[in-house]
Amino acid sequence: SSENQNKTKLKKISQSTYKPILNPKIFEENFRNQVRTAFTNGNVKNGEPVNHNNAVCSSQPFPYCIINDFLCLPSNSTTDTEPANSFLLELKEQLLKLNFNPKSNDLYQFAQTSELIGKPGINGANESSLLRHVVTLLHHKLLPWLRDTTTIKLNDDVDMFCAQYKETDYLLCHDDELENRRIAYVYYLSPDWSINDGGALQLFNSNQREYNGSAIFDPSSVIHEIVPKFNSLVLFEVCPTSYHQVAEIITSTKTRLSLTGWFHGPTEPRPHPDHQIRDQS
Ligand SMILES: O=C(O)CCC(=O)C(=O)O
Ligand SMILES: [Fe+2]
Repeated sequence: SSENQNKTKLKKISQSTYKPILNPKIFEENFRNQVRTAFTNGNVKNGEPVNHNNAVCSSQPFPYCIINDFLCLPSNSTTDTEPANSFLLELKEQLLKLNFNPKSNDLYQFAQTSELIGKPGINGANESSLLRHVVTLLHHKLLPWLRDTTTIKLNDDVDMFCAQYKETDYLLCHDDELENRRIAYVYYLSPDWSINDGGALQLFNSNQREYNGSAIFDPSSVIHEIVPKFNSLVLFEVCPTSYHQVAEIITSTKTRLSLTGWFHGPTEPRPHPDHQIRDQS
């Protein structure tokens, strides 16, 4: 039966040879140094994005980094790593079976699951064996890499949502600032996404002003656009200037699918005079 075939396929994919790992390129010292500079010194080549081995990082307009081919299959040769496409396409199918809640108001319109980590039995990573593997990679490989590379203090809390954006969906400008969120991640799972499909992750410049004696920042204009490329991971520091948005989806034939969430750690209380905080429930 097709159900049996499905089971056989899943079993095969979940054997160790088929399980993807983080792209080994991110562990190269050169790349780590670029990311560290972008996240700590606040200036990489005067803010020009630095390209290194299929990854881009910059401190402008705020510290961020894009890792293309984020997951790949381990291979015998250290220079040649295959993309983990069959795993990722199967993961995508498992994610699409989760329960998505439509979310909409004047700031956004898209659909999202409930929190996927740490709530077994509700919706969670438990429902997808492949997602469980990805969550393990985030906890055991990416989190230590982030601690080491960015020097940002992070605790063990990672949360995750799966989001779907279809034609006309969008998420307007916001900064992600909520207590304890330190680094945002977005992992894209829509094959063949192009700039013409809409849905770019747009990063804003900001202007500083005084408010009750402290400096606060307002978004001004989009200065960088990130195409949500299949199997790419975007990381950025959540900070008073981390203004970003998801441009409206233009394509009627594709769904923009992503796994998104935050690495947590201690944050300073900050003034928030007129920012609306989006509820994540
Ligand atoms: O999907 C993206 O590119 C960004 C999503 C985002 O900013 C959020 O969910 O807070
Ligand atoms: Fe965001």
